[in-house]
Amino acid sequence: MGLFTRILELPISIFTIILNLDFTLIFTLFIIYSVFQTYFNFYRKRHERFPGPVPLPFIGHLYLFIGNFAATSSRLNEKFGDTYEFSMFGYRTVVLANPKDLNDLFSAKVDSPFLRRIPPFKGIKALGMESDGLLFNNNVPKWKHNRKYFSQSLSPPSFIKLSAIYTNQACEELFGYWSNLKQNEIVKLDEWFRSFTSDMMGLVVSGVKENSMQLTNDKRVKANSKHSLRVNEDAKEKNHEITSGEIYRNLRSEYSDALGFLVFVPTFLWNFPLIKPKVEHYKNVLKELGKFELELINERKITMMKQQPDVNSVNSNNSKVKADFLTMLLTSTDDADVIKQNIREMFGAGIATTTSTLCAIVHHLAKHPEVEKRMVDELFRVLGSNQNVKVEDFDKLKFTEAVINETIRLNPVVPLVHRYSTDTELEIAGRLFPPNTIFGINLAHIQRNPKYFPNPETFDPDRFYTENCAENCAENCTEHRKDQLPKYAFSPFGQGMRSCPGKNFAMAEIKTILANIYRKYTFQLAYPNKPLPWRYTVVNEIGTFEVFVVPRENSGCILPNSAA
Ligand code: HEM
Repeated sequence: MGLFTRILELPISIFTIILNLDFTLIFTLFIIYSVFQTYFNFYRKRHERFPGPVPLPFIGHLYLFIGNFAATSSRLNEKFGDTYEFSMFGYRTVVLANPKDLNDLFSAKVDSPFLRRIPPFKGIKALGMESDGLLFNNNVPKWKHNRKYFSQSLSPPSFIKLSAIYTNQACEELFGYWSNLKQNEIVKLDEWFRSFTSDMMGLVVSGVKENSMQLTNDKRVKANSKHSLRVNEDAKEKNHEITSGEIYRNLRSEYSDALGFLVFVPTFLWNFPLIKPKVEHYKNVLKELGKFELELINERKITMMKQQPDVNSVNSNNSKVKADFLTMLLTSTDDADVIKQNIREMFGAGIATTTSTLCAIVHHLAKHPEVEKRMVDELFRVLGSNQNVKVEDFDKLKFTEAVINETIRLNPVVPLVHRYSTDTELEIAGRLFPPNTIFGINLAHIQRNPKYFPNPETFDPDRFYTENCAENCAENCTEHRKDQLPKYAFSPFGQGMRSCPGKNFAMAEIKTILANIYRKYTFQLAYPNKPLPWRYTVVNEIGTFEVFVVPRENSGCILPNSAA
């Protein structure tokens, strides 16, 4: 099957690269391929021991794009039922959408056969991710080792406190820039939130100041300035000395591009004329990034040797070593490879997910002012007008939490999660599967299933809000729906051993940002009829999201000068 599948996948792969995710085209290709479905029935014969629905034809490298598109719009599981099949990179891939079938896949047992996510594709090997870090690590003992350090480093109270402080500080910086927004200026909120999270993660992970917000602001000022002033801005840009934080950010951003490129472009194309230079470039990026990270680790080791880290120190101006993620990792291991990959993944997994979720929340709240009012009332009630958000406040912001949950129900940034096993005779959903089958779990579809979420397309945070419920409230109380949900019906962070280790951190961070921002500002959609610009990639990511940033009246705080 290998060569034949590869040949069939080739034109689609090339189209994907050239047209860079043109979804109309991808969908058309998908339909054309579906026409060939009968022709490819031979595939089923090859798996007679494992009968199942006729697999969809060889979508190959496009699977993730189409899969995510389908998952988000819930179409394929609607059409094909709770289970349908693909071939992905030549691997049999089954997509499931019934929570009842997920017990084994989402098992929390340390010896579960489903501790791997996807097979060791060559692109992942080239990035050194197949036996390092977490996301794509297939070496189970090494993954367990890394995961322990990753989770341990995120949990100490001093780290959580420090993250809240850095998030509050980043909000202050953001408000400084926003105080100069012009009235009726259209603001690309996705860019602001991306640079905000990047700066904030830079500090939280390794104390490196990245200046992303500063650069976003410079770009905005330049775009808004008259021609004569733009010359000054150009000169300023030319003379700007690039900081190490900026170099680090650029390398990381190229690393994410490398991830997309090397994983999705089949290895046999890597030596083709137009592709080879790009592959070489990305390999170089990997080397440079590794060097940078090693320097960062060594510098910190030296500082820690001179000065014992004060893991209780949360004062970011304090001269002692900060309790950031790097310090936390170094206090538990000195394996540089483990540390390097863990900090890479903290950035890789933490920026796009949070940015996209924040934009989706703003979108829903702008469309539902009554919900926004309830959330803002709660923020003022719990926090007052000026108070910074503290760790102790997180649990009190129940309605805000319900708003976040309802948003990630409707717009999960990871709509499909995967499990893969090399074991034989796997029984899932009452059927036997061969080893090396990939199982996709269609979270997006499950989370829009009317069986579990009545009127699933409606944005209704009350599904997750239990605060007003009396202790013995009626059985049909809509506010206890979350507790009544079947196991795994709501899993935006995945479940089991391989679920998201950043869940608590992400929730705390998003709450802190919402609490700071919504007490000072409200947002109006620049184009209210436009749907949320959701880009369908490995994870769903927000595209250009334009809004008006409106200072909130009666916020009790000093309002920014909107006319400046
Ligand atoms: C709204 C924010 C986020 C969402 C919705 C989200 C969701 C997810 C999901 C669905 C998975 C796959 C889980 C599975 O396969 O069962 C995952 C994995 C992961 N996430 Fe998150 N995530 C978010 C933020 C973060 C943050 C902030 C971090 C870092 C602190 C992070 C780090 C990771 C890592 C390292 C993995 C791989 C875990 C492993 O393979 O062992 N995530 N995330």
